[in-house]
Amino acid sequence: MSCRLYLVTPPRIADLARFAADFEAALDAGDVACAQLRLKDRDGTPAPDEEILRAAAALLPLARARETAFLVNDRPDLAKKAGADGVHVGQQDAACRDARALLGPDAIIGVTCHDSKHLAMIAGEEGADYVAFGAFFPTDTKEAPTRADPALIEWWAYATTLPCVAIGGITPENCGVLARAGADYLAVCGAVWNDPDGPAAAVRRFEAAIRAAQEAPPAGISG
Ligand SMILES: Cc1ncc(COP(=O)(O)OP(=O)(O)O)c(N)n1
Ligand SMILES: Cc1ncsc1CCOP(=O)(O)O
Ligand SMILES: [Mg+2]
Repeated sequence: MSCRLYLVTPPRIADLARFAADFEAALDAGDVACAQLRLKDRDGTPAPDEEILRAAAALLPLARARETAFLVNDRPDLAKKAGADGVHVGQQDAACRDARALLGPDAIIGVTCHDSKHLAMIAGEEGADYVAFGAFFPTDTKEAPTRADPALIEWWAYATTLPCVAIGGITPENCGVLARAGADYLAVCGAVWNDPDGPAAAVRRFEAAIRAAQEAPPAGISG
């Protein structure tokens, strides 16, 4: 059982050079499996394509140098243009099959499945590399349409072999239940970029919390 971090960028990046330094610090602070470029306001308004491509050009090499996969949110076409490792698509975005057709067999494609086993099964059948469930906790980053229960992760991890990502309001304080439930990845945004001690400190706290959760004896066993 191992649970790894998946960083989602802040909704907007005002100063790319400054953010690149924060991004590097976060990646260097621990085991970050994946980074997703997601430039999108809480209400869903996306940044212009040029801004996304400019950010990808600055951040992708930093991720590559650390063997962190770099995905673009929503847009297989921009993922291809940017030379990213893949794309994350939601239920209102491009279909997984179309993203696969555009990006090829080696691309990483993740699909939002909200709180639905059914959507996750379909994503698996369509060739997704991971499914994402959420939101698990209240979040300011997105007007998330569904709340998911950690029991869904537990069921998914027991019943299938397809990796799953948990997302939504995850912090070092509340992530233990998701790591214990069997989430393969914890996708985190606000708790890293808004940490008053900086993103590197946040990543270190997440790592410690994940380790502690995974080392804890299963519920019901004491002594
Ligand atoms: C890892 C991960 N999980 C879920 C989402 C949400 O995708 P979506 O439902 O398409 O919403 P937007 O992020 O596009 O607003 C995600 N981006 N990443
Ligand atoms: C993109 C997304 N999809 C569901 S919740 C969410 C926001 C994740 O950000 P945070 O970790 O700040 O809650
Ligand atoms: Mg989307």
